[in-house]
Amino acid sequence: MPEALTVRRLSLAFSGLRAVDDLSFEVCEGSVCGLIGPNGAGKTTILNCLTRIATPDAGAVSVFGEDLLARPVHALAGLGVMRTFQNLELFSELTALDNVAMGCAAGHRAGWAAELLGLPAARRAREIAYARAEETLAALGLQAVGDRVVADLPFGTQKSVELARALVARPRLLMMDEPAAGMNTAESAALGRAIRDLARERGMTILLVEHDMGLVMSACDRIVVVVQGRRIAEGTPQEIRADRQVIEAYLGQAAA
Ligand SMILES: Nc1ncnc2c1ncn2[C@@H]1O[C@H](COP(=O)(O)OP(=O)(O)OP(=O)(O)O)[C@@H](O)[C@H]1O
Repeated sequence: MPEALTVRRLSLAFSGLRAVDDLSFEVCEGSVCGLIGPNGAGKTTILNCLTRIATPDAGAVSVFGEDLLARPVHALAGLGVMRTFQNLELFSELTALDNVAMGCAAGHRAGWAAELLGLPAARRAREIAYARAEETLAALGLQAVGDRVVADLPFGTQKSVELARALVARPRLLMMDEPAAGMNTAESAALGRAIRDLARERGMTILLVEHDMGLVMSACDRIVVVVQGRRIAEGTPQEIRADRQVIEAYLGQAAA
């Protein structure tokens, strides 16, 4: 499979602290890649570099053959790149359906002027956005919560709504930052199945940052392990589970 994401010699320091240190890895199209490591290893900073929230000091990133760092932040959606956040970035006073519909690119296509004037094109775009939002919620088993205000939902369900909002834009590359945090075992297992299905059935490429090792080991095709911003191992879940350095640096404590 061709590479969906290629990271080459990426580095970023915060006042001397090397949060990302000469990091290279690649993710094949249609696969699920886990990015794991202890607290403070640099995982979120890596995602921030890959989504243009942070600017690396050095290195190159290409997404589907395009030089990502040469693109403005607002061009990421056009490249098919979406991200979910460790701390929820939902509008908590709006319903789940409203939040998901907002993630739909089709909803913005009519433009703000048409929206303000209530033109038919804007109404049509809105209808498409809401129909897709309903479909996406249903695909994640969330149809029952569409009309609920997000603030009233359990945290694990809010995380799934955030995933739905990313999926409604139909990304080709989805980066997820700790999607299972706050989920119970059943929710996390369902999330693992959903992630696998997205890759297998829709050909989506997924980069998964997660501490839930059950989810990582069951959902990922390959795993990259970072410690202090550096890659210490890369391989299949079986290889990573058996890697002495990974066990010493991370899995020992993750399993504890
Ligand atoms: N904006 C910032 N300014 C200064 N230091 C930062 C900043 N963001 C992150 N760091 C530091 O960079 C290092 C990597 O942090 P990061 O949040 O990327 O780790 P992480 O692997 O995502 O951790 P966790 O698993 O706890 O979420 C940490 O030492 C952190 O304190």
